[in-house]
Amino acid sequence: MELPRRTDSSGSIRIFSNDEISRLREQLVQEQKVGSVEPVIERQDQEAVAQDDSLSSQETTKFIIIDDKVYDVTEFIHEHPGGYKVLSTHLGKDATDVFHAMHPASAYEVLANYYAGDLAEPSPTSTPFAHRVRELRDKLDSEGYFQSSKFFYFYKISSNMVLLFLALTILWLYGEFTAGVVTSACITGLFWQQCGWLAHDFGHHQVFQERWLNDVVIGFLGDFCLGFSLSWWKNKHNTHHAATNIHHEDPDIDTAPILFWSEHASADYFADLAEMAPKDDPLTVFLNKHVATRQTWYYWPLLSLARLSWAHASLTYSFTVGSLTKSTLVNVFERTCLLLHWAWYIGAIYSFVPSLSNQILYFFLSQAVCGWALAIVFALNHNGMPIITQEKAADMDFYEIQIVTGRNVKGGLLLDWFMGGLNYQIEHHVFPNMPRHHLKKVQPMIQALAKEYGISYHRCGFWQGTKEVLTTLDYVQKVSKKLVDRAYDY
Ligand code: HEM
Repeated sequence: MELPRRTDSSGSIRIFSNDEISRLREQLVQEQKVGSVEPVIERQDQEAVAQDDSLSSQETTKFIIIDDKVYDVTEFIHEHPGGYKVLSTHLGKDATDVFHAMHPASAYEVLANYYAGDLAEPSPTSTPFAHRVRELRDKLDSEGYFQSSKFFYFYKISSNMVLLFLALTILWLYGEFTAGVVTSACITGLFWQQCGWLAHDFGHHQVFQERWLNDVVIGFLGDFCLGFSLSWWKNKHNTHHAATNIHHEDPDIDTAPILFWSEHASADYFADLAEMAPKDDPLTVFLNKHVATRQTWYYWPLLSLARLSWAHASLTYSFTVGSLTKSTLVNVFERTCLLLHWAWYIGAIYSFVPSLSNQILYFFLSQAVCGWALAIVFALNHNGMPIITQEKAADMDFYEIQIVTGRNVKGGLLLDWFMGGLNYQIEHHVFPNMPRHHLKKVQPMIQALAKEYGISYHRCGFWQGTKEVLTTLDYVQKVSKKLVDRAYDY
């Protein structure tokens, strides 16, 4: 799509030289290093910026590049309907493909308001490979690959609701027997997991063109049925998509000190330990020496707590931060759906399960099954795949990052169901708003393109993928152990 341009009063278009882009970028890097919320601008830079009224002179210029045009988002970033966090992953960078991947046509009109000028030279991350993926995207779009089958989603939602009906009926009829409680808890856990995958598709606007319609369905499936906040999820998950497996940027791998997914994460955490060690209290010493260096031991039990932790984060986010769009209506809708979730869930346990021990069993087992079922899939999607430093990511195009950091999982219909279509993780990341029922057909096209350009494309079985995840945890815990030993035994 040809993006509209604005000119200044003399009718000329501002051209940004490489030096100017580097200078603006350096300011942004400095601001991020200081971690300042308030802008950091050197006096001479302020003057330089003030001379140009097409760029904001109030604070460090926050800009992004799309299709070789520069956009000043200094003020807009606080109003961005997708939230501050996701946009901040691309400040000072080329955001062409991530922008095209995540926005409907209406966003292009908004974009025009922030046009500041053109690049003097084409962006280096607009590689021949990126051009080929863009061509493929346009072709698939014209062939209807971005249109969803409403029948497919109707079938998926209704068949999933049957699971809830089954779980509650079993609890109602056999809630006094432990076997009934166990069966019902397992089905509830799987029902939630499937709600998660469905809410995910609506969250990426795969199903409807209208954002509000997708949001209403997420309110039902995500907030009411599953207990996860749509705004919390979008903020975290969209940032993960924008900066997949990028160290310091992707929230999904930012799990230290509970789990370390790379030597970078381990080094960040343990590198300063040598200076701090003498001052450490006995509990910290114990945790560092005996817990953080044994992550493979507690990995599986830990996953059972994942759902509880995300449900807690959802409530906290919704009731403190609130809706991404800052809309009061969305806030009320979301908070009501979340509270109703806990009402029906606790109400069902209380009404159908007479004994306290079985009530506790149902609660923890349903939480654990859902935690495992979600987290196993998340781990297969990206863990144990390359983690990229910010410096390296700056030289890679968006599509290349999406391909090298994702893992596709081979399998049949059961796996498709269990993984909610995320077994085509790579294709999902290249085209996040493509409905999941098209991904299987697109998979060989992306694989062939990756092969043509020598880009690593990984596809393996379920057990092989799980083994790779565990091997990575093991490798990183050995790195952690070396750093910890060095700190305490010197
Ligand atoms: C000047 C630049 C940008 C403009 C004008 C802009 C504009 C918008 C608009 C209008 C929407 C709402 C779309 C809708 O109603 O469905 C939106 C949503 C979104 N934007 Fe941007 N955007 C910009 C940059 C970015 C960048 C660089 C990223 C990613 C790195 C991003 C990620 C998102 C995401 C993930 C959403 C969806 C949020 C949701 O589903 O609730 N945006 N943006």
